[in-house]
Amino acid sequence: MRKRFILSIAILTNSNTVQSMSSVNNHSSKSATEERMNSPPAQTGDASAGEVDDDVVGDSNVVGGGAINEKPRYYRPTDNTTDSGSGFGKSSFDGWNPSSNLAHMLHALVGLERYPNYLGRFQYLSDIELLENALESRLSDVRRQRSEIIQRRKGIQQLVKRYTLSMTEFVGFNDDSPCALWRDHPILSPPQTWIELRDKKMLSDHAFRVAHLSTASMKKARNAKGDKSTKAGTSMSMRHESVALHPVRDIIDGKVQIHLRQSLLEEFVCQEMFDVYSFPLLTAEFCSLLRTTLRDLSTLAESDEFAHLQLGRRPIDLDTIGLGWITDLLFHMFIHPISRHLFATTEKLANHGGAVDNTAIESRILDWRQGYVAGYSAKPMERNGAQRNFLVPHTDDSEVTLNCCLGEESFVGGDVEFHGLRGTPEEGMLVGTARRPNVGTALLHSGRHLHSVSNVMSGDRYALIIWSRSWGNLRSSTCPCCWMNRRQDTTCICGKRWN
Ligand SMILES: O=C(O)CCC(=O)C(=O)O
Ligand SMILES: [Fe+2]
Repeated sequence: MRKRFILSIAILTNSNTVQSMSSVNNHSSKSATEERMNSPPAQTGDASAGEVDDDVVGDSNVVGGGAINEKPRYYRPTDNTTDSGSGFGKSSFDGWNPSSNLAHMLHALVGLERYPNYLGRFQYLSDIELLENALESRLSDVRRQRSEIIQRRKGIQQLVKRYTLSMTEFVGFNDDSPCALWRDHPILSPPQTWIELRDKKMLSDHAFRVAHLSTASMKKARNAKGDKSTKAGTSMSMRHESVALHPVRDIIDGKVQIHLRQSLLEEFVCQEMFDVYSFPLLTAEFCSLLRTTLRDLSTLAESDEFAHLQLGRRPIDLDTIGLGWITDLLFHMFIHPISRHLFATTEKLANHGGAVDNTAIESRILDWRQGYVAGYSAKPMERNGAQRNFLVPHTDDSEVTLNCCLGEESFVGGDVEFHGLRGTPEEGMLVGTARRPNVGTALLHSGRHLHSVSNVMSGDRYALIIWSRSWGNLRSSTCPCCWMNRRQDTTCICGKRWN
């Protein structure tokens, strides 16, 4: 039975008591009452686990070997006998080596920020030179990646242009900007209005209704008031009302914020297990179109002209192929407004350490997004657009991740397994499994909830993944280490008291 949940309860759950397996298909999740017994997540001040890069995992014939970002990764709790760091005492007389030791580099950056004559304390000029070399090497990484990205994006745009021109259903375009690539496509062009969005049959009926009703009701309220709002009464209500007056294009562009109605959300979102929610987001037709398009692009990318781009050999980034509007729409319409409620406490997506207050609601808590499609197959080397057959346990570089099943209909395996939130006692333990959801159903979870994808045994599996971050809030007052371990104290070196 599908389980509804009460938003105010959902944000107070704790993984301590949710150890059972859960399935998206049969919705055998814990009841709201069981969840209510739980206390807030553990606050942690102590890192007890980490990701290390030195173990090659999986089949090395597969791009990435099951690893994320083509980088082998293996999650294991730290044990005292293993040196998971690198370089301490390796090259410098006094043990200082910022090139190979990330902690040294971070100390140096903080030192330079905090002390006027930080380097004056160093005994050896050669140690300062080591720092210079380390920083220069990072800078050259940045420059190299930047110019590679420029080249790659240009190449991919050429490829997409070739693809769209080859299609008969819609005519071409005149300018070269990424979003113009799909301008005349009946479905993959960005919608301007609610009617266009509805006619594309992109969102599930339920998702469209939740978003549209939320905004339409605001418009109605505005008309009923005869538009007599005074300046003093602004903030919340004015902002609410203004949303409905704007076309979908303004929402995609982030010019207005959507505030989903809580009563509609409670029917829409289902809690699958601790910290993992699901809702019917996209239609099967849209998923199929996206899948087929990406596979066609990957096939074209195998031709000699485009092979160097390796498109489809890595998860395909929607911005790069000119479909970033899909990411924007889902981010502004669903991820941001839903996350404000669900992750206010566990992910510190509210100000003042947890409570959802009005200030937090009004501020843009998540302000960055990246959307891509990951492809899996039992035989990834033989399938265009499939990169792997499984994915190792990892956390995402995101506050909140959306994972929407794009199908196909018939793959076997490929469950998403959750292994606990970082910084809680459950970290590293299997806390639940989201079995193959319906095509178009999205999971929403904390990026720092360890997760993996089990082996795809047969068929092809595609997932639309959107990572979202909070640069303006969470990440501006938390160092990467506190962030990674979800320490929710105010004494982090990047916190306000130090600035
Ligand atoms: O394919 C999936 O379901 C998960 C992918 C994922 O976790 C990731 O790309 O970070
Ligand atoms: Fe992930």
